[in-house]
Amino acid sequence: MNPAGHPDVKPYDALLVLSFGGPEKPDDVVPFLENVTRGRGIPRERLAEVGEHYFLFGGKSPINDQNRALIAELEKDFADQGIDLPIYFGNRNWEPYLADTLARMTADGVERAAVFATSAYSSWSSCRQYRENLWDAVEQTEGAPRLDKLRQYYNHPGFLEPVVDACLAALADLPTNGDAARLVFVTHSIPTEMAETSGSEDPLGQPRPAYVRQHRSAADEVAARVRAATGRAHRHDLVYCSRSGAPSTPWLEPDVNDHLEELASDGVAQVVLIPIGFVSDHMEVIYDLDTEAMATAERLGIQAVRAATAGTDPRFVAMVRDLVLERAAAERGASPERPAVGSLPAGPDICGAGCCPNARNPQRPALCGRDS
Ligand SMILES: CC1=C(CCC(=O)O)c2cc3nc(cc4[nH]c(cc5[nH]c(cc1n2)c(C)c5CCC(=O)O)c(CCC(=O)O)c4C)C(CCC(=O)O)=C3C
Ligand SMILES: [Fe+2]
Repeated sequence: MNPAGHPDVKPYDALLVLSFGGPEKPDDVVPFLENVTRGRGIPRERLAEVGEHYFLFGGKSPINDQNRALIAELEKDFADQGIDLPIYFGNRNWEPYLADTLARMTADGVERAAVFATSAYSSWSSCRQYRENLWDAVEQTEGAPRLDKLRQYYNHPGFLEPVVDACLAALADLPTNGDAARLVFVTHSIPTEMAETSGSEDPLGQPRPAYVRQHRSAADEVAARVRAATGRAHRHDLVYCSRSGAPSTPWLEPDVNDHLEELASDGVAQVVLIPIGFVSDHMEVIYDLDTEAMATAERLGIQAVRAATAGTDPRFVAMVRDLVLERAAAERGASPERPAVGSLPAGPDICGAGCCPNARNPQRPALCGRDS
């Protein structure tokens, strides 16, 4: 508490919400895809295909609106809690671009900001790439504020509790309350090499291979809580969506569609799809799951329901606030509680040395690491 009796956010004077970004209209789609895949060696056919996913939804991703909605809820929450902290929004791949936002924060006199990224897990794609972009933005902004990226939150109760309730709601939408349903947890596939090198060998970092380990911990915890609530032991699996890259490069498998085939041949008739790797219903969720995987399930005669993502659930909003307060306390030299559920402890505030390396450009600097 500060002298006014409000939660103490010192040393921070702003919060930056950092996200992926997405196109807002059809003309944005191609330049957005170029931003995302620059230098990444993604085959042209894959890009054309992903472009079609966006055009199917009018050339607009819902991700920016979802982030603006989260920020609006956070602003209300901060006001209710007496927290006086402006919130800024910056994206890696689309407007508002991170660099422009950082320039605005600098002009507004922000000196030190906490950074909440809308990506909960460790890997180059889901963490270090964000940190590289933070480095670049700070490099090109004279007098930029100091930025502290908040810890990974895949095992924070504020992220997982909404997912548990979403699973229970999805089960209730199935005939016979989904008593025979398989819980299919889905996340973004990444190249197996990226998965194996996620995390670091630094004892103060996240142990390797962090990406799959963290997802398993989250999925197991949600499944255990669903079991406690229903009194039924649903079997559960962790599978992948949105595979990209060259066909010759191995990526994490099984793909959700192949897995549904497998389940159908085993006689599974009910499935709950749980997008455990994502925090809002963006394109991977509304296309890869709601459109493609749902069509696969229907063709196979499987009754499938998709569980909601954390989105703007009040517990998720409160989690962001708690992560800011936790980190602020730690930066003031206190030892705050670090809530974490499941088999893994709360992650470190600062990424381990050599964490989640960039395979194509190992020397590329990144902010907010022990080796930064
Ligand atoms: C781990 C992970 C997350 C989760 C963590 C996080 O949230 O960050 C994520 C999220 C997202 N990915 C998104 C979109 C895209 N990702 C692509 C490509 C890729 N993603 C990768 C990984 C991830 N991606 C990888 C290894 C590639 C291959 C290229 C490379 O090696 O870098 C491509 C290019 C086309 C293609 O290759 O499929 C697009 C368009 C959107 C926006 C959605 C919207 O618009 O609503 C979001 C939230
Ligand atoms: Fe992606």
